[in-house]
Amino acid sequence: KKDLWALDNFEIGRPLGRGKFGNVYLAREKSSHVILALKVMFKVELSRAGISHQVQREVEIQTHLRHPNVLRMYGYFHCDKRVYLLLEYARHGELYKVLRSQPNSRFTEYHSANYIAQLVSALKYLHSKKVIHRDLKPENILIAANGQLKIADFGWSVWSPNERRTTLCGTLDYLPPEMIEGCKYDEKVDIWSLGVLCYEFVCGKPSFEAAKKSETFKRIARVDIRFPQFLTDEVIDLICKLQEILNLSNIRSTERWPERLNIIASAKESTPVFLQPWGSCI
Ligand SMILES: CC[C@@H](NC(=O)c1cc2[nH]nc(NC(=O)c3ccc(N4CCN(C)CC4)cc3)c2s1)c1ccccc1
Repeated sequence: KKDLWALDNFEIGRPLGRGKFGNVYLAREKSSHVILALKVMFKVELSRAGISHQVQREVEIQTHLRHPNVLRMYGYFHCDKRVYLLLEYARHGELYKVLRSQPNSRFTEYHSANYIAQLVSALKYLHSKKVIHRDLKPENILIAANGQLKIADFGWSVWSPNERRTTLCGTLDYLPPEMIEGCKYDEKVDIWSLGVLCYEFVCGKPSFEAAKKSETFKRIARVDIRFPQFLTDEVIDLICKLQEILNLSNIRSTERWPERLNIIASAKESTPVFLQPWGSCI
C-alpha cells in the first residue's frame, strides 16, 4: 500500500464524468497497470464554494469503507492547485443513463428489486458505520461488472446524527422533509431517498417531481405521493414503508430500526397497503 502518490504515477485516459467541482478521468497506474478513475478538483474552486471541508470528509469517510456496493477510494494526493482522488473504476458507467435509456425510463419491478436489495445492503453497512450519504440519487450510483451497483460521491456524506450547515444545491427531489426544513436528522434520511429511488426505478420519475422547486418542496413536506395503476401492491407497500419511516416522527427510537430493514427485506410477502381511491398510501 503506497502512501504518497503523484500524477506521474498514472497515464490519464478519457474523461468519464464532469461535475460542478471537478472531472473524473479514466487512468492507469503505470507500474501495476491497475485501471481506476481519477477525480480531479481545483482547490481554488473548492475554497471559493466553501466545501474544502466536505472533500476532506469525503476522503476520510470513503477511504475507510469496504463494501461491494460502495465505490472504493484507494487514496488521494494533491499539488498546489489540484486535489486528486483515486477511485474504483465502474465499467458500465452511471445508473441514471442506463435508467433513462430504458423504455419509459423505467426498470421492471424484478430488475428494480435486485438493485434496491443491493442498495439496502450498502445502506445497512454505511449506517452500521454511522455514515449518512445524504445525496442518494441515480446520478451518484454507478454500475460495475456483472450489474453490481456502487454508491459513489460521498461529498455530502456525514457522520450521524447531524445538522446540515452547508446550503443545499442541486435537486431537492430525493431529500426528506426534515432535511429541506433544515432541522436535526439521522441516517434515516438515506432510507427516504431509497424510497424515492425505488419509485423512480418502477415509475420512470422521482416521487415528488414538479415543474417548480417550490412545488416539489410542498409535495415532499406533505408526502404527496401518487402511484400509477400499473404498479403492484407489493412495490407500493415497500415505497410507502420507506417514506413513512421519516413521517412518524415518534419512532425516533432506533430499536424500531432493525425491524424497518426487515420490512424492506421481506417487502414481497407483506400485505398490500390499503390504497385511497386516488392511489396514495395512508
Ligand atoms: C458520481 C458522480 C461522480 N463520479 C465519480 O466519482 C465516478 C467514479 C467512477 N469510477 N468509474 C466510473 N465510471 C464511469 O464514469 C463510466 C462512464 C461511462 C462508461 N461507459 C459509457 C457507456 N458504455 C456503453 C459503457 C462504458 C463507463 C464508465 C466513475 S464516475 C463525479 C463527481 C464529480 C465530478 C464528476 C463525477
